[in-house]
Amino acid sequence: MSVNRVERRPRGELPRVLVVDDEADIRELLDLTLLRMGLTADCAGTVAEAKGFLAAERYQLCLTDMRLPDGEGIEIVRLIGERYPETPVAVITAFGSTENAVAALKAGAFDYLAKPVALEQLRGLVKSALSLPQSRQTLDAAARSGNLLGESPAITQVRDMVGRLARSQAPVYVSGESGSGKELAARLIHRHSARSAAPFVPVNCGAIPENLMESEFFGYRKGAFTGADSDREGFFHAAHGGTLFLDEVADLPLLMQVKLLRVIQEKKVRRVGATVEEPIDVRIISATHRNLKDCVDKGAFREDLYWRLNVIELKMPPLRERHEDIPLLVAALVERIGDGNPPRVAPEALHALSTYSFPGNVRELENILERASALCADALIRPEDLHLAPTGHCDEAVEGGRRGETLDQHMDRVERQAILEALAKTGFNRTAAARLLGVTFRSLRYRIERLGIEE
Ligand SMILES: Nc1ncnc2c1ncn2[C@@H]1O[C@H](COP(=O)(O)OP(=O)(O)OP(=O)(O)O)[C@@H](O)[C@H]1O
Repeated sequence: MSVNRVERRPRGELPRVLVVDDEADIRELLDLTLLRMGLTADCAGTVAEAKGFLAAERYQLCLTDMRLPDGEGIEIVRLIGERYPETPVAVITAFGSTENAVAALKAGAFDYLAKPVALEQLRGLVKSALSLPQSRQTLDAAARSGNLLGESPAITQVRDMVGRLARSQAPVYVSGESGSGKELAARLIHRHSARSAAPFVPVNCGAIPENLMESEFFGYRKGAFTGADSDREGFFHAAHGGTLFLDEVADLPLLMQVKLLRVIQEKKVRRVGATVEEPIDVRIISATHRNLKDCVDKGAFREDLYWRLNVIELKMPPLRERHEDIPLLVAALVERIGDGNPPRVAPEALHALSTYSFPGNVRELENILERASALCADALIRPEDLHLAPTGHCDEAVEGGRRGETLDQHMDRVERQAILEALAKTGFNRTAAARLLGVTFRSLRYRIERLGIEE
């Protein structure tokens, strides 16, 4: 097969795919497979030819090899990202070249295929790419309706990134403080991705007892252990075709991290008690409020798994860095809480919220408003209804320092602030706050009493 423009077939409204590969037999294989799927393909053998096709046509998908005679496939990925962002592009990488695949995903590739190309995988990839919504414009509106609210530059950037990530199959690591919207962002990525018809399965990795982890994640066969009286599917099976959201991923024990890495690499799962592995197609989005890189440095998280999960990082900004969004969030949350009959918010209360540091982020704002709505008089939320932790104000937090107090007073103030922040973060749940602070429940209770903290 020659690789010039003459090769283009006449086509009606068939979806078009641009194939870029310098090997004639691979071009032919791809061309034929796409034709059988009811698609039409243009084939290019070089970066220059691909550029020519792209300038002349709109494509529903581009499949490109990574090594081309006059350049790298990644150039095409970048060019498409800049000039033709509606076209998903997938790269074909040499066998075992994970780094290339990761580089392409980071540069904006939708997905990758490893050589030798497995036709089943190719068909799956093509179907996913063609089921993507054609316009990215729709996502911003959709993200707003999905409640990722805010007009600040920081949250606008997050929405934009969510839009781009929804058009990719890359693993995403969502970082950010507790309550900053990590799960909300992960749900949005899934909802606007080619996987949206399949389930989004959220898993709190910190909440599963260690001895049950393997069977919960991978399922088990009847008779695998006492009590296994029938076959059961795990989280991976439940998320097949969809997205598995690994929340608090830093809490996974090391042994489980090894098993997870294997599943991600092999794209296969073996149930507990089974002899064969089953192929599994799952996109992984992970998150933790901790600094995952720190966990790697301390040896608590495997570096190889870290790089597998953190192909692209989405950073959720803390609420205190986007104070301008508070009025909008307050209005939307009060409306939701009030369910048709929302209380009003006094300007002084809004001012108090606008200068508060929100250690528990949007979740804390929700809790504060829910409590205030229930307790306020005359359906008007006043500053005293908010019960803001007094030391949680920004100016005070920034000021820090000793201010002429004795060492004991200083220590008490620091302790008090840490406790108040932990209580606020956990919606005043003492057990959870104690866990967050790394002290026992009894120790926390004693400190609360000693410092005269009122909840
Ligand atoms: N930008 C936002 N607009 C509206 N609501 C938001 C926004 N961000 C977060 N929320 C709301 O705040 C709450 C906490 O969000 P979410 O559970 O996504 O946070 P998280 O970062 O995953 O928390 P954690 O670290 O504790 O798991 C949810 O009820 C969510 O709907």
